[in-house]
Amino acid sequence: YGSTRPERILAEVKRKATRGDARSVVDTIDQYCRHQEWAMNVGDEKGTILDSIVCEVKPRAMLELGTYCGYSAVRIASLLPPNSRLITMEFNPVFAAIARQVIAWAGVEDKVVLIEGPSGDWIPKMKKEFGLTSFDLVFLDHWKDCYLPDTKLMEECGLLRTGSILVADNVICPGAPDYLEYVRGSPRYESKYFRSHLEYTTVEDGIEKSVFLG
Ligand SMILES: O=C(NCCNC(=O)c1cc(-c2ccc(F)cc2)cc(O)c1O)c1cc(O)ncn1
Ligand SMILES: [Mg+2]
Repeated sequence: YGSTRPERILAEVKRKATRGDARSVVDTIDQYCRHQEWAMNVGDEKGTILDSIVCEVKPRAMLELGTYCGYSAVRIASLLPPNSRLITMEFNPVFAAIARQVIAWAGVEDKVVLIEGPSGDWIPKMKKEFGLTSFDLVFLDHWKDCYLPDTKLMEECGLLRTGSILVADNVICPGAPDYLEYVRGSPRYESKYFRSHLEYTTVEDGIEKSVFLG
């Protein structure tokens, strides 16, 4: 039996990263995925753009859709102010099991809540489940054809307030054309594109930052 890519990434983190040191976990994953085997983490280049937005917004309540191995959850959590919480949602139980261990190794488990299941089921329950009013910042990095329906669902469920910010990965590659058209065309959003590259490659990709205007 072979191991899975997420299992190999976790093994590399346990072998090379310093327990409790979020930066070393991030750097270890970037090194491995750049030089050993590619994986769909937001990566170092787009990660720097995400870092700057997290530091600018200083979110008290943040949501990530699409945890994968926990790379961006660790990256984000290491920048969150005290008493802030990142809720990260993963559909795939195999990914979620690995992400929990990566998050624990990085020592950020007290800032991260990982929930498993389909985003469409969870979004309508979040206010009640987590005593939330709204999210200050949402990072969309899950299935690209779910970006738009999940954004509309968050609007309908009152999870976005005036000034809430959506940050979407992969708007060029693999692409989320319907989402882009929506946030760029809607008077309810102020959108900005940050040109970059697909993680660990020279292929064009980018991040779209969209402010909800209410
Ligand atoms: O969310 C789930 N997958 C990850 C979504 N993310 C992506 O698909 C993704 C893909 C790419 C990508 C880019 C170029 C290429 F050639 C191949 C893949 C890059 C990225 O940066 C992503 O974020 C998922 C999985 C599953 O089995 N069940 C429920 N949900
Ligand atoms: Mg991505």
